[in-house]
Amino acid sequence: MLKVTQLECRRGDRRLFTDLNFSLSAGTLLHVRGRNGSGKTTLLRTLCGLFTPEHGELLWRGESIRQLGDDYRREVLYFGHLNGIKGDLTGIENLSIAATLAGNTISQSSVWAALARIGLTGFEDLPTRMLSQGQKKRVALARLMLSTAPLWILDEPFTALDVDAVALLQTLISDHIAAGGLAILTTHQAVPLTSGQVAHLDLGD
Ligand SMILES: Nc1ncnc2c1ncn2[C@@H]1O[C@H](COP(=O)(O)OP(=O)(O)OP(=O)(O)O)[C@@H](O)[C@H]1O
Repeated sequence: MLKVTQLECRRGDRRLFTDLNFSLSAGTLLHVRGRNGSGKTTLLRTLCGLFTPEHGELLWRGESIRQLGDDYRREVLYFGHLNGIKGDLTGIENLSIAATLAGNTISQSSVWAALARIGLTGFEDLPTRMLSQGQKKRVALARLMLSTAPLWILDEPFTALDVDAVALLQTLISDHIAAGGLAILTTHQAVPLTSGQVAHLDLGD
């Protein structure tokens, strides 16, 4: 589904990686590993089409992601360091808007149910700036339950989560992979999956 060939990325004068090649089929989790500054976030942003590589080709279902443009972006759920949630909006509003922007039609009841499953019952109507760091992250993670995107790109999704939330996120990722989805993630924690294939990519030396 996703094929990367001869990928090279630079930041300023630094070449982060070069001649990176891999392909991922449906039902696979790719765990990108590497020390701080090795280029993991840069790679993930490149795979989303948010950062332009120096060299290389990125194919989604055999077509260039650049040419696919919005058709590709609709297939991707990106979870970056900043969580992508707006502090002035409630959890309900954040999730509803994120779904609309992704082109999904979702019911209000499914949004409430997602927040309940992620452990935020009673916090649905508060502006998210009033939530703790872990609770904000939970709001952002509830997007995974409402998304139909086949490709999840998750940058350090486990950070700031407590044990229960980590377990729930592992379940969500496992279910996504088992259903034939793809996930690419960075984490410094072990990521046991109950189903599907796990591949590893090591950046840096
Ligand atoms: N906007 C930027 N402008 C210039 N250099 C940048 C920029 N963003 C990142 N870099 C540099 O690119 C390198 C790789 O950064 P990146 O965030 O991709 O690493 P990472 O592997 O995700 O690190 P970490 O594990 O600390 O999150 C770093 O040396 C960083 O200083």
